[in-house]
Amino acid sequence: MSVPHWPAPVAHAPVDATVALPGSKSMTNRALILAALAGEPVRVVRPLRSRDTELMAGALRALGAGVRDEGADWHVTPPADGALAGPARIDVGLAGTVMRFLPPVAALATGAVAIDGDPRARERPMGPIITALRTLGVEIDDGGRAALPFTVRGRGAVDGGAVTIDASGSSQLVSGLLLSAPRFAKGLEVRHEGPPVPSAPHLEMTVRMLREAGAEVEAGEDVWRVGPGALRGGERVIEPDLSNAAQFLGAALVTGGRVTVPGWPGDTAQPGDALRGLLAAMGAEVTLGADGLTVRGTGAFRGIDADLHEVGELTPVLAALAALAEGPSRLTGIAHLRGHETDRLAALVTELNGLGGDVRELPDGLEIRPRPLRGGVFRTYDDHRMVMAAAALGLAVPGVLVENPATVGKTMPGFTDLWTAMLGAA
Ligand SMILES: O=C(O)C1=C[C@@H](OP(=O)(O)O)[C@@H](O)[C@H](O)C1
Ligand SMILES: C=C(OP(=O)(O)O)C(=O)O
Repeated sequence: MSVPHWPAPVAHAPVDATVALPGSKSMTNRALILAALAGEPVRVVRPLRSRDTELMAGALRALGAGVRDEGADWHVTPPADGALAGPARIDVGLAGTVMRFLPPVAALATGAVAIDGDPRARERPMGPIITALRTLGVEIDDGGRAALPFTVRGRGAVDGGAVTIDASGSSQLVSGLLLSAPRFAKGLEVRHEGPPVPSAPHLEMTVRMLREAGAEVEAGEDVWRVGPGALRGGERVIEPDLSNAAQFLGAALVTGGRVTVPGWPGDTAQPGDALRGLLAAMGAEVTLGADGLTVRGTGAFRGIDADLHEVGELTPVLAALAALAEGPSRLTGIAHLRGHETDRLAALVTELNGLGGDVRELPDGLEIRPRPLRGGVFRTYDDHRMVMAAAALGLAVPGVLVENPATVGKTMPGFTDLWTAMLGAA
């Protein structure tokens, strides 16, 4: 059955809104893994409820952890004596966090754990984590593909030790190994060798959340060490998803209005925090105060030259904003986005140019020259952030029809309602 396109609403006046955002995908899925591996129950406070996090909860339940609703929170009970067990079939959907964080957990379980996902999941980089787990003595049947689908045949324990991997394709390859490492008998040293690892804040998030759960972690230049030891229970409070704030805050810039996101943390490892500097560079007035982060349009709307290597997931929305700005932009350091939910560089070039834009793909990014855009269908390639990017464009371009808007449910099922409510407040 074909789903109708979503006509992205035009802003007929400057937005003036306060938008409370759901929890961070990256923090929720880390908290769930660390809780399932802990020695005591954990309450995950204000988790994100979305496709990616429900898939993670389902995967951990399939291995014997209890994950149950307690109001808006999740109460996680690790299996008795930490004894995770298959056999199980795990669906990772298109979630990078599930496909990279779950296999090391499966290695700690007993029995065959078959892991697969959406067709595109089979194309996302997985080889380095499969090789690393094998180096640590874990048996994996991947039919020689070095990709999904594969089966992990865990023995209930992993010795641990040292591995070297090339994580230039995704920081999640390192995070996945580190998150399970406290349960490895000897802990783990992970060393990266290769072109630079992207998404440094996400690695910092992994280190911080491991420490918060009681793990001993040392982080150096391209080397991380996690000591063996029990992870503790208690409460893990999830921050609002700051990357998912991009299009809402961007709306203030596009319309010359004001948007406040309450609960913006003063000290965070989320890459979305970089929006403060990036939107200011594009001309917004940005203030962080007790009521949250407020972005105001000032009338200036400049293009930017930005290296987004550390904050790649902000690219689709920033590219949409750049297409509406007064001057050209260069977004670089993001070659690895070709391995995301879709090839994001190709998708952005195709869809922005399809509306009359002038976007050129660079070896490691995008060059965007603003031009008057026209309405038309904006394809989203099963990529939640393409829906968010299209919504930002639609503020200023009448007739943007967003294909398969439900795909935004990967990280934000309530997106179109929140978006409409923000505009309704204008
Ligand atoms: O660890 C995480 O939670 C994430 C790391 C990043 O992945 P890459 O390093 O593959 O870009 C980011 O893009 C993704 O949305 C979430
Ligand atoms: C790259 C992203 O997701 P994933 O966790 O699937 O890698 C993203 O959310 O932009």
